[in-house]
Amino acid sequence: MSDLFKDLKEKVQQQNPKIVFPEGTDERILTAAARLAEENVLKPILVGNKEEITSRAKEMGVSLGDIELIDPKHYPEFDSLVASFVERRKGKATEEQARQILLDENYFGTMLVYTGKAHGLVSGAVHSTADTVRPALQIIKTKEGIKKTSGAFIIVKDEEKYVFADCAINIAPSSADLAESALVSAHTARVFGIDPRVALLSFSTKGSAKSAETEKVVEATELLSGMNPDFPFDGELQFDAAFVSSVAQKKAPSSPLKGEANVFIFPGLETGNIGYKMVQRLGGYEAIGPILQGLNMPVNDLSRGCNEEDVYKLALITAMQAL
Ligand SMILES: CC(C)(COP(=O)(O)OP(=O)(O)OC[C@H]1O[C@@H](n2cnc3c(N)ncnc32)[C@H](O)[C@@H]1OP(=O)(O)O)[C@@H](O)C(=O)NCCC(=O)NCCS
Ligand SMILES: CC(=O)OP(=O)(O)O
Repeated sequence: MSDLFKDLKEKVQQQNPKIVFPEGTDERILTAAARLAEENVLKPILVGNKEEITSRAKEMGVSLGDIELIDPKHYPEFDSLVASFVERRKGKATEEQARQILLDENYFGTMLVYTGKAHGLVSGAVHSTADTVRPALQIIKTKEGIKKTSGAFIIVKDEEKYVFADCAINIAPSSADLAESALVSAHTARVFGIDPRVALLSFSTKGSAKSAETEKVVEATELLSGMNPDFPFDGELQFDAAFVSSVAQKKAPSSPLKGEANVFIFPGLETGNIGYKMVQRLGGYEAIGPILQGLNMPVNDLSRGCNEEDVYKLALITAMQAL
């Protein structure tokens, strides 16, 4: 395990927060949760049918120890969760609708976080991103001053670390969305010990092509500049001009990044999602996330292609966000 996750583990262990896993019967979730509990790193809560969870764990030879299991159908405080949900949705759901909605494990788990019964949530090993994050967008919502949440990945190989965003949420971000995402991603980078150098990516470097797409990134860079960020940034840049010094010298000689960017803001979800998966699957980097940036409480998504180690590490990150 890299120093990043060793440090995270030490920090989290001291507080032992409660993290809810709505996909309690999934093999990868069960194994990671059992490991986190056994190592006393955090207290997992597994959501689902208790018999199904225990028999699945038995089949896999996983010991659940004293891990808390909650079945929404038999949760003694279900009525109180329903009332809180109706209140939070302010006229957007009736009590009858809320009773139905909260049987969905992601809505249920998110309400456990919202009502303080858990400190964070990790889901998405089975569910699509849309189904995983929608409850958080509706219930947890973004922090004051942040308009849109975005999904960042921590890209790691040995001691090399980068932040990629948005790879998960906003399908066609505006220039304002990109500027906000750049600012928030720089903050995320600092949390993970990265001194941010932020590149707003495009298929064009400094006007080498001109189109509505490139203009959007130019505008985003100007908007970011107007926010007076306290880190170096530049755009619009192709990935090589942002990452390879010799290419930066040719394509963007006056770029403050000098080809040494470590936070990469993608111009849209197509590039962001495809890009991170290529780096992960072709480049052999670990991609942990998507970490939902800018929410009031930690709720994080997984890729359905995740493995047990990804679940373990995203849970550590979630627990750290809850401290
Ligand atoms: C994120 C996503 C699910 C939201 O879509 P949606 O549910 O149709 O969103 P809606 O426009 O109906 O909004 C639902 C709620 O979420 C909020 N919301 C939507 N996008 C948001 C964002 N980026 N940040 C914060 N809140 C957001 C809305 O304000 C709304 O809140 P309200 O109900 O309290 O008014 C959608 O943009 C999506 O599918 N994104 C791509 C996900 C994906 O497949 N990624 C690739 C794999 S990682
Ligand atoms: C993050 C992501 O791409 O999720 P999935 O692979 O589940 O669509």
